[in-house]
Amino acid sequence: MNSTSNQLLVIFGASGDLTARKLIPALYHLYEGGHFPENFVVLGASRSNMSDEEFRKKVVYESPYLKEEVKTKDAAFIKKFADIMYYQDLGDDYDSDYTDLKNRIESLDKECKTNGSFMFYLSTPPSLYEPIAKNLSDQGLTKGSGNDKGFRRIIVEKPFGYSLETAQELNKGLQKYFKENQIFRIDHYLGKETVQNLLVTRFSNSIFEPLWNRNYIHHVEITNAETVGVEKRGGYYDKSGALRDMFQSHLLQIVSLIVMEPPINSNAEEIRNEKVKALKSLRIMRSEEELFHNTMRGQYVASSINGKRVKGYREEEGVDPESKTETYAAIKFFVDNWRWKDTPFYVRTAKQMPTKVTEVVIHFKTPHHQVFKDQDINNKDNKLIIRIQPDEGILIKFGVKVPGQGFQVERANMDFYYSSLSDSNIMDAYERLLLDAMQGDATLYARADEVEAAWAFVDPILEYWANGQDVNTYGYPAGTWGPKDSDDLIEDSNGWRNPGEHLTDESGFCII
Ligand SMILES: NC(=O)C1=CN([C@@H]2O[C@H](COP(=O)(O)OP(=O)(O)OC[C@H]3O[C@@H](n4cnc5c(N)ncnc54)[C@H](OP(=O)(O)O)[C@@H]3O)[C@@H](O)[C@H]2O)C=CC1
Ligand SMILES: O=C1O[C@H](COP(=O)(O)O)[C@@H](O)[C@H](O)[C@H]1O
Repeated sequence: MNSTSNQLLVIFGASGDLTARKLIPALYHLYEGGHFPENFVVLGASRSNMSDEEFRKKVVYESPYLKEEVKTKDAAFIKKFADIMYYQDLGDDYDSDYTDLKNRIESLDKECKTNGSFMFYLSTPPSLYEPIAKNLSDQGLTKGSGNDKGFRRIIVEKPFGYSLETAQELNKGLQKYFKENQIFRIDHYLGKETVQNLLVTRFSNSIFEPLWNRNYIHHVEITNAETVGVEKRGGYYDKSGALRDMFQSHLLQIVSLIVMEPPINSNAEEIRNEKVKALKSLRIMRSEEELFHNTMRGQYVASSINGKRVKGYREEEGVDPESKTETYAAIKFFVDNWRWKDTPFYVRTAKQMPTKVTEVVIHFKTPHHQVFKDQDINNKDNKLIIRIQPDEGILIKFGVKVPGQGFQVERANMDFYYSSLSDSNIMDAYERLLLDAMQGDATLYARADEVEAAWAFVDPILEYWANGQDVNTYGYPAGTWGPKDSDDLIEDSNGWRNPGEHLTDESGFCII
């Protein structure tokens, strides 16, 4: 296990939602699990005016996200955690003089013996990433000694860019002030235990890898479904949409782990080299015809679930009432390499679906000679289903004989649940990622070229959806499995695998 050296974590945007909802609870759980080094300090920084005590109150004592912990744990234990939190007001904007911040960092470093090791977490609007990096550099805060005593690292939140061009600009902007090995680009899906398990399932077993190619796999299907709508993030989401928000980042990361070749070893660079190669081998769709046949976007419309009216996307706060932004995106694509040639990949992501689920389904080819004639033709292929969330686990579907005369074949399940492991305490993604960054391990962070390769694939789809001819946005009632026509995209007689029930009786067909 890696060790965590003494350090000071500066969180920019410390008055915001992500800090309170994800970062501080993740830090609390690391503290509770005994993962902090001897000396560890958190310095929150943003424009809001707060004292250290007010910051502690906001993110610990009165935080709705640590309510249970504060209520049930020993008060001295909570105080010890809260006491590592400090706060620095940045003045009117993030572009002003950082001398006060620098002085505060240096005095805390001295007082708390954090060895000149600083990690900067940028939990602000993305437009501030580069200005903050520049200001840190102007104050001489970006160059440490490079080793455990005196490192400098920067973590940046998503979204990383809005297109290939903006992602490239952002990479260049950050790399002016930090070396690539100091930059940690968060993709919280990589922090999920079951996403990491894709690597272990593939590369620690000899039973899957020989079959993991075009000769045995018919197609690959990935679903990411959420039951929530855009909640309070309508303003951000309407400019982003499902393709930028989920597909470009989280889903293409999952794709890269399915597609990649075995790395030489489990070092960050070796794994990331293979992931980049995988992303670069996705066939970029360029013609309108390809884009028309292989992509589909949809938007949830008002419906009624259990007698309760659910808002349509265009009624959400911050959303343009005539918005065409997709809350559903489904893409079919191919991977141009030796392993995957002509094997279709189908990936979809959506909000306001009947159930929350993220899963990868590997559909194996049917046996080339049918010995048992009365095998149900719709259900004869083997499937490997990797459940990323919830009910994390792996399910294999295979044929067994129905007891009795003849050879009737039925599908049986071999089902593994993570929760059945004796030590099944799954770390939250932010917890895992923060701990890795604290230890300088970038394996689960996206590298510059990875992010750019993902944007290169997505850009033409975005361009087509924005300006192409005959591009429809299909409506689907909130609480259903997406536009009715979405099954036409997938060449499986059963359509998409919908692991749950439709919640409404409403039809999913309309063009909006
Ligand atoms: N919240 C979430 O669930 C997720 C968030 N993210 C990303 O994390 C980052 C932070 O998100 P989140 O905490 O939700 O955002 P918030 O708007 O809640 O917080 C951002 C913080 O940045 C500061 N800020 C500085 N300048 C501005 C500005 N011009 N406009 C708005 N805020 C400003 C604000 O603090 P002050 O005014 O005090 O300076 C605010 O507290 C974003 O990049 C977001 O995309 C990613 C995934 C999920
Ligand atoms: O990054 C994001 O992820 C969440 C979904 O995350 P999950 O861990 O709950 O699957 C999504 O709701 C949000 O729109 C997106 O920005």
